Amino acid sequence: MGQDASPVFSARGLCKTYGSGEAIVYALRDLDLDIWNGEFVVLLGPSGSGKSTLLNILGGLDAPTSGHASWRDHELTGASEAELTRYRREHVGFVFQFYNLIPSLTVEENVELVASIAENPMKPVEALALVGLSHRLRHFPSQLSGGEQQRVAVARAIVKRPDALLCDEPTGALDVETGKLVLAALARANAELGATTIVITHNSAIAGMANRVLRLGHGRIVADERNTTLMRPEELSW
Ligand SMILES: Nc1ncnc2c1ncn2[C@@H]1O[C@H](COP(=O)(O)OP(=O)(O)OP(=O)(O)O)[C@@H](O)[C@H]1O
Repeated sequence: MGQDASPVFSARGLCKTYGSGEAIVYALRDLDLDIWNGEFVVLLGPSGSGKSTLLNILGGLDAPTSGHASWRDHELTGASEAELTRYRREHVGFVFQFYNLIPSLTVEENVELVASIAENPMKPVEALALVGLSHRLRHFPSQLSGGEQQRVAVARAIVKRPDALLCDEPTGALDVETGKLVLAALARANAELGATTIVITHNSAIAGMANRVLRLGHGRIVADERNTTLMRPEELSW
């Protein structure tokens, strides 16, 4: 893991509220955070604690109500829609709980779609090899298991060689063994591409494979811990 002098993601006084007056909901409350290059961060916390809101702001999908968030020397807060679109396209790979593959395209074509608009992509077959799916290139999503479809989604996220890989409940819909294969694909992308990786999960067992574990509670970071020994995804149990 690299430790540059400055963080890749930085947040200061981040607040996100919905509604107003007595009905106001605080999704994030005055949150400060630094994430360093190449880290594999697991973000834990109860439902409603602000995990997705934080990830979406760091990924340029959402804007805070107040405070600042930046990626390297790019201020994300206050950036125009066009700037955020470019930031997402050039620098960020997303993986969500549901895979959102295009059913009428093959596995390879789904990944090619993103490669075709990226600046310096790897070949789709390389990305699919990284997630262990070299043998399913010509299949359609409906011919794959949920875990295989999620690994296609990981390949689609990494084919552009993103600087950051942001994952919201990537194993939420999967059984244990399949979930571990997806986690192994994420760990490999983090190690081999150096993509700074943030994974939201409700499953605290996954924290064992992270360099760093952040816990959110009521819109704040309530614990920030580093693991000295890392478990491999296949060693995790839940
Ligand atoms: N569009 C919205 N309108 C109103 N309230 C919202 C909206 N989006 C999020 N919230 C509220 O903000 C808070 C934080 O939501 P967020 O989705 O970030 O939590 P989370 O920790 O990711 O939850 P979960 O684990 O259930 O996905 C919650 O109380 C949620 O109800």
